Amino acid sequence: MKARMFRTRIKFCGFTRPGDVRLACELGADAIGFVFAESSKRRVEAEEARAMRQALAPLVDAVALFMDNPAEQVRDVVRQVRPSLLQFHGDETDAFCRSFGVPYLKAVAMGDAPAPGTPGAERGAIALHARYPSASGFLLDSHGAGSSGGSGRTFDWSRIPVGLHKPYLLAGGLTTENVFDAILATRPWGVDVSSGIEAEPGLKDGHLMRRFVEEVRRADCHTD
Ligand SMILES: O=C(O)c1ccccc1N[C@@H]1O[C@H](COP(=O)(O)O)[C@@H](O)[C@H]1O
Repeated sequence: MKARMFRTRIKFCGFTRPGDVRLACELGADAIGFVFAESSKRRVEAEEARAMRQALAPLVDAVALFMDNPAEQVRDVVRQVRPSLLQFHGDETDAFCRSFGVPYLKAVAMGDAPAPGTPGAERGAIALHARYPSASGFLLDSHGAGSSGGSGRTFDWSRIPVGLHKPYLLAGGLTTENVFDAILATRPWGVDVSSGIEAEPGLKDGHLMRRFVEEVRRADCHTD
């Protein structure tokens, strides 16, 4: 009969406009994501992200998202944007991810069932901890290994690895309609959303951001 003892953290991802960043902070986002993955419709240049970073309120994290970007690009973003967290969606190794001296989240592709022996197949808790010992946590997203995220699709939450002892963020197709149920079903450390708070790719909708935060808070206050 108890409500949760902590609040679910909220990461809003894929910003392209400083005004949206300012509003997201006012509404209660804990982290704001900037996408540097080559294939993304929300991709921004380091200079644009740097301007948006200046719109961040205190105590809100700036997260830089990559997918198999060259090390030189990651270094350039770290130098110009000063993110507090990195997020890697590709086949990056632990050594690569930690080499920038910034804490990182490793995204895990939960969208398909890869062949045994491929990197995506190693999704069990023990394998993930062994493969990414330096990760601050994991981000479980709906894309398949090798494909881009931010698709607005959910994945089968029953496939979340049992026994993860690092914090994890639930991502993939979360919306104002399903985030309440998603939190009660999976009890994540945090939730991450892009498409579900957008009018179109990269353009955030203030009403949807507000409703999303309200739904997360409603889940946190829910008693079983
Ligand atoms: O947002 C993108 O364009 C993107 C590109 C490449 C890898 C990851 C990407 N986004 C991440 O996916 C989650 C979930 O997105 P959605 O809510 O399903 O649209 C998003 O929050 C980013 O972390």
